[in-house]
Amino acid sequence: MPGRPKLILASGSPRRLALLQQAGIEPDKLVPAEIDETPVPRESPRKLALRLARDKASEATRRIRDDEDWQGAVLLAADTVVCVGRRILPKAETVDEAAACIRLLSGRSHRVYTGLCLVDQHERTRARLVETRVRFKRLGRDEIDAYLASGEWRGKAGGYAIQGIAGAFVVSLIGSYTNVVGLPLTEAVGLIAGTGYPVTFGWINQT
Ligand SMILES: Cc1cn([C@H]2C[C@H](O)[C@@H](COP(=O)(O)OP(=O)(O)OP(=O)(O)O)O2)c(=O)[nH]c1=O
Repeated sequence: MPGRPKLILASGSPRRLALLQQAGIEPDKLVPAEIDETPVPRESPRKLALRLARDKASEATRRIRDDEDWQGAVLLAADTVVCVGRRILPKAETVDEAAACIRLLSGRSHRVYTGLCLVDQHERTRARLVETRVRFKRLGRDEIDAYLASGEWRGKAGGYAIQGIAGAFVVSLIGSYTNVVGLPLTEAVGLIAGTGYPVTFGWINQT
């Protein structure tokens, strides 16, 4: 469409890209941000998710600012944090981390926060925080072992992916499902639409 702003997704997450595409929005460019995601001492999960979304947005903007792709573009970044109370669960990279997460989540409620940060054509930023409450059934040892063997937890906040096998662990969910997968679509599409980007354009003739 002529004249529409370009959309840059500051993410290397295939889930975030797939969610945007599901909503009929095709980013023009992917610029994954590389930042330190370590929480600062006593940082709350909400503050962490928002801070990391802002950090990802500013790091990606800094890298792309001198490219011609940045002219008239808008950029979106996100960060997802899973927590039990104030305890922040890691993005599981080892089976031991994933095992600790899954054992903790078994039979309990937890919260998932995604921070969103949008940088518009004038380099103004807008941020949102979205919360979802998820309850897991109590998991047996065999289920936990089989889940760990599946490897689906790798690179996922809280050591699980609701869009896979772990969807069968969820007894209840209050709030946005897409938030748990990594990009709350209502809020992300709203932020993008607020820049003048024609979000409904991609809906025409979608099957
Ligand atoms: C809880 C949960 C998380 N996740 C994923 C979403 C995110 O990709 C990841 C959380 O890590 P993030 O640091 O939010 O994102 P990322 O490093 O994967 O990608 P990028 O920073 O480049 O955008 O966990 C799921 O896919 N399903 C789930 O159910």
